[in-house]
Amino acid sequence: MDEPTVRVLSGDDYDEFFSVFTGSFLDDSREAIREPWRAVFEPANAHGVFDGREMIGVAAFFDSGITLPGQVRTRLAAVTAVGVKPGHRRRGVMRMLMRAQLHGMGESRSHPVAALHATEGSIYGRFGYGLGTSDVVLSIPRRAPFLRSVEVDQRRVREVGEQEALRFAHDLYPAVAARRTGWLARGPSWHLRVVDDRSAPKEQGRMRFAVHPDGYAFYRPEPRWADRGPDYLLHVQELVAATPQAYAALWRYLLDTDLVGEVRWQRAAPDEPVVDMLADPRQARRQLSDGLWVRLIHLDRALSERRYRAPADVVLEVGDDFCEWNAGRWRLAAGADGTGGATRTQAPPDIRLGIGDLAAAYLGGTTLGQLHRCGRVEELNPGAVAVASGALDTDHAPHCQEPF
Ligand SMILES: CC(=O)SCCNC(=O)CCNC(=O)[C@H](O)C(C)(C)COP(=O)(O)OP(=O)(O)OC[C@H]1O[C@@H](n2cnc3c(N)ncnc32)[C@H](O)[C@@H]1OP(=O)(O)O
Repeated sequence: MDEPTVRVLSGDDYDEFFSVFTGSFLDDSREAIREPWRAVFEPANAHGVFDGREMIGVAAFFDSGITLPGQVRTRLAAVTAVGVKPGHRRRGVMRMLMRAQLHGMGESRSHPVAALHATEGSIYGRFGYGLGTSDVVLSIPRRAPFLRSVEVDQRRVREVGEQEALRFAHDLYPAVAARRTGWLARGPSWHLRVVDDRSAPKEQGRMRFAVHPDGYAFYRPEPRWADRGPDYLLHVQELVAATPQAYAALWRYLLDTDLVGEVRWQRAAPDEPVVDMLADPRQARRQLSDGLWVRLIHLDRALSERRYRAPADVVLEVGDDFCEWNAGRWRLAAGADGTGGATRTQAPPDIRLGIGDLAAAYLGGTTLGQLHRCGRVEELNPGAVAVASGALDTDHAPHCQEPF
């Protein structure tokens, strides 16, 4: 066999790209999204690896934005559709794709940051990704009461059709997303990822759209019957609220829906406020899992784009084998006004860490202190980790509820 080759794709490659992608996931239901995705395919952001003329591996990203600590936004490469045909695996095809993709972004300086949702937690660390946010599978039983002190906006929650819901979400989402670290900017294809039913699990009904004047919830019911009566599972897909009172109203609406036994949100935030609204917080079951994996493409650019919670002046010695332009010593300096960034230095290092560890701390979801305690981050100057950790910390858990 000749050595495989890698190249950027063109529009004509779409069908083969899609077949390799869905084939690698062993998920035939995705065939249903072949046509809608054709219109939003960005070939210039997709790579394929070829064995002769046969496409054997793919990786893509779409151009997006993400809210960073300090309520600022940066450009994000939202990486998706990474797959290698069964039969061609463990021969370095994905490594070729990751190199082409990350080095392409590095050379063009197009995106300071990339992020993805991983199928398996052990894949992406070797490419310099760090676990930047966590998701929680949150389950709350029907009618679970709130504390009396919780203010619920009494204006009505209405069920509306998809088109009205999409228009409403389109108007409301940006202002809320701008305040929430980890939330994505939305381009024209967002509804395909968030509300398209075509590849939803068969046991779930179609998407429903509940709208309040200051928020909305998209959900799917799963009919279930138990000995004592209805015990439906209500799956939340997305919940967005501009005020705490609207948030409470939407949760009350979901929890009080007739026939429902349990409301479950597969991708809730680790610090979801509804848990603290409950009269008995033990009623909420929470299972933690990994959320966004984050990659700093150019660490100096990425670090200058976010804001900092406390002043800092520390020298980091960063290891990065995969995007070697990031490797070396950087002075991370942040001022009392929250601005900051990293510049090259020859000064002795205070902290030694890998690029993936810095990426994990970038959105504030993982602290450098945590990574120090487990032995991944080395403190060369006593107290330096606490200073850097305090600067990178955020006041709410970063989170991304959007699938991509
Ligand atoms: C954002 C997303 O789309 S996430 C989706 C990822 N895709 C999938 O899970 C679909 C099913 N799986 C696949 O298509 C393939 O197995 C892939 C894409 C995960 C890996 O492709 P391969 O070509 O086999 O990977 P490749 O041979 O380049 O391996 C690169 C490294 O990753 C490691 N690796 C590859 N797959 C896995 C895995 N599933 N779990 C753990 N490590 C893995 C390899 O051991 C290798 O490690 P090394 O460099 O330290 O020796």
